Amino acid sequence: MPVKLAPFYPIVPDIGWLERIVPLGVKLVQLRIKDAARDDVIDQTRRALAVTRAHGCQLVVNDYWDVAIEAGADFIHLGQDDLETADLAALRQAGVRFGVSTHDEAELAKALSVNPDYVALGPIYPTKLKVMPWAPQGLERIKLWRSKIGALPLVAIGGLTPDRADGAVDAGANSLAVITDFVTAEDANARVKEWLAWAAGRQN
Ligand SMILES: Cc1ncc(COP(=O)(O)OP(=O)(O)O)c(N)n1
Ligand SMILES: Cc1nc(C(=O)O)sc1CCOP(=O)(O)O
Ligand SMILES: [Mg+2]
Repeated sequence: MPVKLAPFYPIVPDIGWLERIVPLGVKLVQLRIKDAARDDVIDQTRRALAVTRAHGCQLVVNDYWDVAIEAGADFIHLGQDDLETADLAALRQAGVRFGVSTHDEAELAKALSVNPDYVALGPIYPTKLKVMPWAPQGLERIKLWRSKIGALPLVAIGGLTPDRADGAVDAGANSLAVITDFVTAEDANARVKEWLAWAAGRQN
């Protein structure tokens, strides 16, 4: 039975952001810490688990698969590089589900070969967050991915905004992963609430 993902999937760079937005009603959140000492990652992840548990929100840890197991997170998000080092059997044994990034058909084949709990496709639109070698995929690629992965949950990521949200879901995405749109908003809480109102109308 495929997992059900909330339509709005915010990604935050640290525990401060997570503690700020989860109480607003977020039901699925990724903690994506870059450039921090391991002890700090462990500490932030433990705190993230406490906050998400208190608010009925699922926690996705990015990259640090062993920290996800140790903390008891719901999911780990793995890029194609992360797949080389993560112990997938240990994740399964611990009940930590995993999602895998894909950007082209070879990566999709690799992802499907490890039976992920979701597949992410990006960047759908241009993103300012990180330099990527892939051109924006566009909505047609979401449709193609949907036709290739059957009922497996599909996460769309990259340059998503509330204006673009219906298009991505109508094309076949189950959940939209978002960073820049709300992190750089003049009123980030208001923007997250706007996304949550949209998600309430798109609950799948
Ligand atoms: C939902 C989601 N999709 C894609 C990514 C990107 O993962 P990755 O390619 O491993 O890159 P980093 O985020 O680790 O820089 C993601 N984190 N989440
Ligand atoms: C971290 C990341 N990974 C991507 C991928 O395509 O794998 S796109 C991306 C950045 C997405 O963030 P924003 O909402 O800020 O554009
Ligand atoms: Mg990664």
